[in-house]
Amino acid sequence: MTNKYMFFVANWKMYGNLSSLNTLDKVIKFSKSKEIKGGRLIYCPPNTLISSFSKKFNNCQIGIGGQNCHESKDYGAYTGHVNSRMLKNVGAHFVIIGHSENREQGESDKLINLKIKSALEAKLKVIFCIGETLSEKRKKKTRLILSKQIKIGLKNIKDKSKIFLAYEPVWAIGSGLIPKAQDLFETVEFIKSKFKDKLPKVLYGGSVNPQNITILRKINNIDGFLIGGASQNAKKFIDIVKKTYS
Ligand SMILES: O=C(CO)COP(=O)(O)O
Repeated sequence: MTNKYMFFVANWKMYGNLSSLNTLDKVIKFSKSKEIKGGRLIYCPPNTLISSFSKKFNNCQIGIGGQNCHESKDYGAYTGHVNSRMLKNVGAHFVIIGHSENREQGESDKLINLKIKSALEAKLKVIFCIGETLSEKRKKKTRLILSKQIKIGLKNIKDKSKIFLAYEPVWAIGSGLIPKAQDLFETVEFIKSKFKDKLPKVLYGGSVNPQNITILRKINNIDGFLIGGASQNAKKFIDIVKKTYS
């Protein structure tokens, strides 16, 4: 049994609408109970819901984040985009940057670096996603890819204390697959070894669910989970937290 302080980040991706707010009552109740132990919950809904989530979570310890942001810290003529200041303004304290679903749309390590810098300037905490594809894994390039993503993504960022790493192997996202426990432990060690001064928090993401959490929770260098599909279901999300601590 652990009482470790762990982060449980719900990434709702492009799901949810105003009626989803009702599903949060259970989670709010849970967040105020003793059952939450050392768990810290953070919701990253689509931008359209950040403000409503923020109001709903007014009286509880649940954090809120965006799922991406534009790299410009200034306002500007960027149709369809939202910057980190705007996220902060509607109640976000976190932002996910570098998710593979955005990297697949052409987001480069360099662009991710600019986004992280602008988010830190806006005083948001960053959940910085890294991870290899299946073909990179097969070619045994995982470490090479992670090193490159970390090196370029965090270039010229001195204070990394507000950055969480989220290791999300692309092949594990939405596939029902998770890495072998030993491999995952070693990869998380490898990621932490890239940081000299203070070790970052490293979350794992990719098909986390109430079943496989009983395996994942035993990997003791992981500091939390970034949860997609299962996080949209309040019962499953709560179950994941409870089982982490059981
Ligand atoms: O991409 C993810 C979280 O950012 C993981 O998604 P799933 O949990 O649906 O595999």
